[in-house]
Amino acid sequence: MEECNKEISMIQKWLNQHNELYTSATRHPFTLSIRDGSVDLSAFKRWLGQDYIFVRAFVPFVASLLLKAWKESDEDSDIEVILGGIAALNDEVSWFKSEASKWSVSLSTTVPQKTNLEYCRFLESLMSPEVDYTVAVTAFWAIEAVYQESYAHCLSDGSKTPEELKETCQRWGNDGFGQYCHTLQNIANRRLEKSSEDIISKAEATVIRVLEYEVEFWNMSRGET
Ligand SMILES: Cc1ncc(CN)c(N)n1
Repeated sequence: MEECNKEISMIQKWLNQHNELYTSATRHPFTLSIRDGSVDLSAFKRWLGQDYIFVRAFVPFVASLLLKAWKESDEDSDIEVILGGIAALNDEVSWFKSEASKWSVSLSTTVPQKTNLEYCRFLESLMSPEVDYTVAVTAFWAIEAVYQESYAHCLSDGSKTPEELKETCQRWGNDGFGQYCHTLQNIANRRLEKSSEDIISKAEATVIRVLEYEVEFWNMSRGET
């Protein structure tokens, strides 16, 4: 069997090793409640307001990644993939504004919660020129992949996602976004294959931190922090 001869990629290895944490991020009680239709709409609104703040900080992170790719990447096509990500984020910011108005969430008065501020600060630390492109692009993949997996699950067979939340799930759960995450994973794996032990262990620690932040981010929807 051909599959058996294939070497396991670095990211797949990490996903196996940190499966419990990855599952906590991608099968969180908040997104599972969307999937089974029991979601508390005030939790959804809290998530919406906080995520808008996060996305505004995510844009400069991706812009800094574009700069790293331009300086450090061995593949021209990486720039196009990241640029596509920035274009999608432009759309995402507009979507948040219209979605917030649909749900009567006031974005201008939403106060960022502690977890959100910490996650945004972590993103800012990754923007430093000292952070290697490989580490940053691997973090980018992890951040996008959590949303893709989480929201695709809300649309998969057997889901009872309320009609009014399907558009949100489609935004990250659609096949095109899935393909995009797959491309990011390939870029990260390609870079990791050529990296030193030091970069590989920094990238792994960064992925773990991203997954922990993503779990804490979903936790904010409970409104306890
Ligand atoms: C917290 C978080 N993580 C990831 C994504 C997907 N861009 C997001 N919008 N928000």
